[in-house]
Order: sequence, then structure tokens, then C-alpha cells
Amino acid sequence: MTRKELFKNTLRKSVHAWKLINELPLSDDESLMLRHFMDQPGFLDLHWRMFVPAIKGQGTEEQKQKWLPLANKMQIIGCYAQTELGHGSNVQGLETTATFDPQTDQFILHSPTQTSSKWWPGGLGKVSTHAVIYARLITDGKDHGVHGFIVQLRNMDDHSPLPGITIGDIGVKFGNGAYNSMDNGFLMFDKFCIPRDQMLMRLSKVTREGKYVPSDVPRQLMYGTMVSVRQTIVSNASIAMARAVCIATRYSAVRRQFGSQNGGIETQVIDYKTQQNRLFPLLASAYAFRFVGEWLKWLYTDVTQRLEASDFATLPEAHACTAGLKSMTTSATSDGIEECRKLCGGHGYLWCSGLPELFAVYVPACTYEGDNVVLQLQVARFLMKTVSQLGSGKAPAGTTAYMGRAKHLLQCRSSIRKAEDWLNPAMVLETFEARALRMAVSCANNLSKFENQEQGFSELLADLVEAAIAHCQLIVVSKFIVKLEGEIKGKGVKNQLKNLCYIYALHLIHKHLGDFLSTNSITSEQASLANHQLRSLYTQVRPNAVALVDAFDYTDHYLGSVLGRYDGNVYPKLFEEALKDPLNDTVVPDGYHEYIRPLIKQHLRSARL
Ligand SMILES: CCCCCCC/C=C/C(=O)SCCNC(=O)CCNC(=O)[C@H](O)C(C)(C)COP(=O)(O)OP(=O)(O)OC[C@H]1O[C@@H](n2cnc3c(N)ncnc32)[C@H](O)[C@@H]1OP(=O)(O)O
Ligand SMILES: Cc1cc2nc3c(=O)[nH]c(=O)nc-3n(C[C@H](O)[C@H](O)[C@H](O)COP(=O)(O)OP(=O)(O)OC[C@H]3O[C@@H](n4cnc5c(N)ncnc54)[C@H](O)[C@@H]3O)c2cc1C
Repeated sequence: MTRKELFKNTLRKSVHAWKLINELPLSDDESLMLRHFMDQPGFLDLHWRMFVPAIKGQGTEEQKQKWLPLANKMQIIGCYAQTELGHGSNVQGLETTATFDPQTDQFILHSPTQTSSKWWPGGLGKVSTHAVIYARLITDGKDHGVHGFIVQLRNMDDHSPLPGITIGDIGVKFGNGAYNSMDNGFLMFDKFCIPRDQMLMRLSKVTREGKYVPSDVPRQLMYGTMVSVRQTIVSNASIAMARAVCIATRYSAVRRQFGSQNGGIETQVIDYKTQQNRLFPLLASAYAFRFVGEWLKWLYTDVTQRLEASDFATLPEAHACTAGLKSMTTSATSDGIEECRKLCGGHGYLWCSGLPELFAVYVPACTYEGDNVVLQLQVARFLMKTVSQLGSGKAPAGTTAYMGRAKHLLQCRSSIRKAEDWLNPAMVLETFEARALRMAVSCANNLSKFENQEQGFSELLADLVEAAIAHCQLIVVSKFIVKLEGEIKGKGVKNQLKNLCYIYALHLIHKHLGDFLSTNSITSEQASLANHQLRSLYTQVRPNAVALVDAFDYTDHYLGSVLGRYDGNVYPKLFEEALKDPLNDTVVPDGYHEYIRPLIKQHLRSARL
């Protein structure tokens, strides 16, 4: 399809999804799932995933009563317009202004520079009638920083942009992926006026007289929508990783290459240790991210309930965990999808393998909802603050509770003596805790050598990111272990999940061996024992690998992959797909007579000469 056809087809599907949601007796979760699956990525997704939550989180009761009924019936279609051409990561650097005019009791929205143009918001370019806009609030000449406003963008009768608004699509994005069905847009305001009651005023407000009343709660609650999406992105990482691993595992069981004895059958590539070493950690990651995603959803729900009771105690933890786990799981999943493509050899590069499309649609997850490095630096800031408070009498809690055992963890030596010890949850956990703590403390010690802490932080950014990642990997490993200790139906299932848990943990030790050795968390001999155990775990997982991906229960339609078909009937279907290609409509291609024939003829002529 051309981009316009792709876009229009997505509109058709989104409206169809909405019709189904209204007609079918669905639970909230089911309708959210339907909205997500039928429209990923699409404007419907962001209306529900960002526009509506922003109003719920930052609107007053009156504003919610006015706008949510319209949004819930989709009588208005909204997007989340925060990022600008010149600023995305640095939200406090946004340039769009919202200047209060007491004469008219209005805000004047303006894009003072080209870099202040809104740029990227999904659904902004062509579909949305409204947006939650983030702009610098200015009253009486004073800049109060970035705040949220609900703004109508288009005429509700003919969809034309309102006067004072220039709006459009930012153009084709990465690859040929479905993200090109999404109208990520640009928007400029030219002294565009909105009523004062369209500033989202649950946190801060402006009175009729133009007096700014700052929030009496942490200003970062304005970021709540981003935090909620980051939380869902972690579970989405598991889904995307599982899709890629399902395709690569099933194909690795089908594909045979080399190894035939006396003309016998060739070896399944899934039996090569290199294939297992690349594939099974990704299989383990799909399960690991699912379990940490379940836990993160609990954490987010818990902090949301606490916030409603004005309890902000766990807000920093929730921010650090959503930021860090979103960053870590999306980076791992993007790399994992690409690895799955390579695990499928040449056929993995075919569009019909489903992997190029999955990669093209998935990789922006490393950037949207927060650049992954910028988010890990938020985690690093949280860790440095926690380390600085050690010994203050305030015991670290939650995911940093291990730091409360700093005295032990800083000097302990791993008691791993044999390969089987690497199946001991307490020993594995302590290894990850020691590595994470020692990296964080090392950063804090190096930071303390700088007179200017901000300068020191800037100098140590790379180390700080690595310490943040170590902390996040500890969280994932610990939540997998907790899951195993919980109720899991079926002894066989539990055994398989246990194998995957330790494959996940031990592959991380191998991958980040430098950290573990340089922090003396383990010795090289213990690392060798870990590798030995890892190979043994691969052997145990191998017989169940296909069953473990079948367990994701993805339909062939959803996987969209000839290589990942449930029936494994790959080769005939590859031909079937190939013959569908328009290039095969004729056996002699267009262009033969204009270009190929003259070339050959010219060659023949010169040959005769
Ligand atoms: C699921 C599939 C669908 C996906 C659809 C994708 C659609 C995409 C949508 C988007 O991309 S929307 C735009 C996303 N943009 C971002 O994520 C921007 C990233 N940047 C930021 O979040 C912030 O700029 C920042 C990096 C957190 C910095 O913010 P700020 O300058 O205001 O704060 P700091 O000075 O760094 O920190 C001050 C203080 O505040 C704490 N804090 C920061 N953010 C939060 C938060 N979200 N929640 C709670 N607390 C927060 C921070 O930890 C500091 O605390 P202290 O250290 O002072 O205690
Ligand atoms: C597909 C897609 C959909 C999107 N949808 C939306 C949407 O619906 N609404 C919306 O508002 N936005 C949206 N965005 C924008 C997105 O949120 C931003 O692109 C994202 O937050 C990253 O910001 P940036 O582009 O400014 O990156 P930058 O911050 O400019 O990143 C560029 C590089 O600079 C580095 N960097 C930046 N700051 C620091 C620092 N302090 N220390 C170290 N390194 C640093 C980064 O790590 C990165 O390597 C979308 C983006 C994409 C790709």
C-alpha cells in the first residue's frame, strides 16, 4: 500500500475496532486489549493511552466531567502533544508559550520559534481534533514552567485546522513498518487563544485575576501519563520479544543445515550450541519481562492509590522503576528481535518472516516515552541519592532494600563452589546485589571527588548508566525468582520456568562478566562454573523449547510469519508468498524491452564485430 492507503486502512481498522468495542460485551481490559491489537500503532492507541489519562491525571473534577464523556464516546479524538522539534527529552526546555491575558480571561498559545513547533506526537498530523498540549505558562510576565492545556485543533464540522493553527504530518518513518500508518504530526500556534478553564488545573492553577497558584504536590505528577505508559511498555516488551522468539524457535526446529551422516537427515539448527546460546536467553527474557511487567503493574497501581491519598513516599521508586525497566527491556527487546532475524538466516530477511516488520514497528520504543539513556540517568540519580543516604538511619526500601546490607555486600565473597550452586536462588541474588551495589558505590565514591556534583555527574554519565542497568537487571532477576517461589500450577511448568530463570540470570553474568569480575562479585573460576551450568540448562530446555513458545499461544495471523507457522510448513509457504509478489505477475519483467534487451543486443552486436 502507499502511505495514504496504509493510513486510510488504519482509520478503517480503528473505526471497526471501536464499533466492536461498543457492540461486544467486553470488560475494560478486553476492550483495551482490542483497542491495542486492532490499532497498533494507531491514533486510537494514543487517544486512549495518553490523551484520556492526561485529562484524568491532570484535570480538575469539572474538567474531567466536561471532557471525559466526549473522549469516552470518541466525540473528540485526542493526542498527547509534548515533544517539540527542538526538545523531547528535556521537557523543562519546551518553548511553546501559553500567556494568560486577564483582559479576555484566555491563554494565548504561541510557537515563538521553529524549534518550538510540536513535532512527533502520534495522531496529531491528520486525525486528532484535540490535544493535550504542554507549554510554558506565563502570567504577568513570569514564566512558571511547563504545564498542560487541552486544546481544540480542528473545526468539528469539516476537520479543517482552526485559525492560528498550522498542522500536518512529519513524513515517512523508519522502514516500511506499520508505524507509517500513524500520523505523527507537527503543530505551530500563531497567537491561538483558549479559555482559561482549558489549562489542566488539578496540580497548579491560574485564578481569574491571573494569579498563579503553584501545585502543593510534587510538580512531577504532571509527568504521570508518561510514567503510566512506561509501565505498560515493559509488558509490551515481553509480547514483542515473545513474538520474535516464537518465530525464531519454531523455524530453528524446522531448519536443517549440515551434519548429515552418510546421506542421512541434516541437523536441526536448534541443536547447535551457538543457536541455543543466542536463542534461549531471549526465550528466557520474554518470560522474565512478562513477570517483571506483572510486578511493575502492581507497583504502578499501588503508587497511584497512594497518590490519591496524597502519599508520595513511593513516587521516586515508581519513577525509577518505570524509567529503568522501560529502558532496559526495550533495548534488550529491540536487540533481541534483530538477533531473531539473524537466527533465521536469509529467510529472516524476507518481509514474510514477520521479523523486519516487527523490528521496524518495535525499535522506536527505545526512544518514545523517554530516550533510554536519559531514563537510565534518572535511575542513576535515584541510586546516587539512595547511596548518599546510607548510614543516615533511613533504611532504603523497595527495590533498593539490598543497599541496606551494604556492609555485607561490599565485602562478601561468593560461596559458589560447584556449577549446581548457580541454581541456588540466594547465591544468584547475592551475586547480582553485590555487583549492583558495588557499581553504585563506586560511582558515588568517584562523584564525591568532584567539588561540583553536577559536573561530576556529567563526567561519570557512562558509568552511572551502567550502574543503573545493573540495578534494573537485579530487579528482573529477583522478580523472576519471586515468581518461582509463588504459585505456579504444574510441576513440569515450574521446572521449565526455573530453567529459564537461571538461563536469564547466568546469561547476564556472561554478557556483563566485566562488571562481575571488576567488582569482585565473582571470580573467573566461578564465572566458568556459571558457563558450564548455562550449557547444561540449554540442554534441559531444548526438548521443551517449541512447547515454551507455543505456550505464548499466538495465532499464525498475529505472528504474521511464514517462518513461525504453527504447522512448520515453511518451504511451500515461502514459495506461495513469493509468487504473490507483483514482480511475479509476468515472467518477463517490465523494463526488459527498454533496458535489458538493448543491453544484450548491444553485447551481441559488439561480439559480431
Ligand atoms: C505501549 C505502546 C504505546 C507507546 C506509544 C508511544 C507514544 C509516545 C509518546 C511519547 O513519547 S510522549 C513524550 C515522552 N517524553 C519523555 O518521556 C520525555 C523524557 N523526559 C522526562 O521525563 C523529563 O524531562 C526528565 C528527564 C525526567 C527530567 O525532568 P525534569 O527536568 O523535570 O526533572 P529532573 O530535574 O531531572 O528531576 C527533578 C526531580 O523530579 C524527579 N522526577 C523526574 N521525573 C519524574 C517522574 N516522571 N515521576 C516522579 N518523579 C520524577 C526526579 O527523580 C528528581 O527527583 P529528585 O532527584 O530531585 O528527588
Ligand atoms: C515513534 C515515535 C512516537 C512518538 N510519539 C510521541 C507522542 O505521541 N507525543 C510526544 O510528545 N512525543 C512523542 N515522541 C517523541 C519522543 O518522546 C522523543 O523523541 C523522546 O522523548 C526522545 O527525545 P528527543 O527526540 O529529544 O531525543 P534527544 O534527547 O535529542 O536524544 C538524542 C541523543 O541525545 C542523548 N541525550 C539527550 N539528553 C542527554 C543527557 N542529559 N545526557 C546524556 N545524553 C543525552 C540521548 O541519549 C540520545 O542519544 C515520539 C517519538 C517517536 C520516535
